[in-house]
Amino acid sequence: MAALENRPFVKMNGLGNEIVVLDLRDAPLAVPPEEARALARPDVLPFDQIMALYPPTTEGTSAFVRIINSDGSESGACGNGTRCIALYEAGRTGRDHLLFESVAGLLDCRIAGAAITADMGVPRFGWADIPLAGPVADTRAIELQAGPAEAPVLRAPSVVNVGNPHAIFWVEDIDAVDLAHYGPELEHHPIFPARANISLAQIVGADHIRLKVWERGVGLTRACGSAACATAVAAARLGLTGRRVTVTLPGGDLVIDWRVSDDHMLMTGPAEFEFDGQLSAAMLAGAA
Ligand SMILES: N[C@H](CCC[C@H](N)C(=O)O)C(=O)O
Repeated sequence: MAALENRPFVKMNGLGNEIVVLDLRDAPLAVPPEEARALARPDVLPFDQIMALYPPTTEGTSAFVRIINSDGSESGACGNGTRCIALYEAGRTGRDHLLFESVAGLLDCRIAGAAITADMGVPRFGWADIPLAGPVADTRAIELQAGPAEAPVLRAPSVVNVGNPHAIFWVEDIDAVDLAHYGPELEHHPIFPARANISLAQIVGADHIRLKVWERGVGLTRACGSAACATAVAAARLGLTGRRVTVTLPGGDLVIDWRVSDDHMLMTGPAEFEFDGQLSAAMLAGAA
């Protein structure tokens, strides 16, 4: 019998980033990667991330969350999924201020009407924090390129870790580059020993960025909250924008505020319930 058989699930999304919430607090068990991959099949329960909730280990927090990509790998951060679990837990408890733990630290979430704000913590810029394969003095622009060697299409990305690794390539027009083409080789480039989420970013103005993301362990998604945070701080570090920006993704807008007082990244955007149900043997069958 599949480990997850008969477990209830809630399908949600954050700006079209497809999220499955598995509340495992009553009877915790690890999500087998092969069962995650089986569920993610297009005709079963396609998702970008599973947000699996476990019993809290710190007083005052609602749950310890583990984040699983559709390829079964684990991530330290998921901005859109964090807003989803905040809305889920608010629905259960009636509270509008929720705290979660994750491998990357504490996630403080506040709900104000349709706007959910998650404190995504402090970004890290050291080469070993990203991580990169070797020392790099300035992570605002690293030596990496894609496309023909003599005429690279993408070059000199900024890199940052916001609980997960991100590389951001600055381009004139995000629609003029085929991210699905370059995403896989960049995600798996040996310079990124833990792989990386790959973004194309277009500066629209000092307070506005357009963004497309090739997610590690997933592929192209409608939105990626952690990439929006990573891009906002990388743009501010380069002086391309201020510290508060609207990030427009294919699925919609997020507002990122890189707070001056403590360098925390506050991400504000919506989340949505879609439907719920129970995982069946058939959904988990053929797991490989
Ligand atoms: N969708 C997520 C990002 C998942 C990150 C994951 N693809 C990884 O780092 O492995 C977000 O909204 O932040």
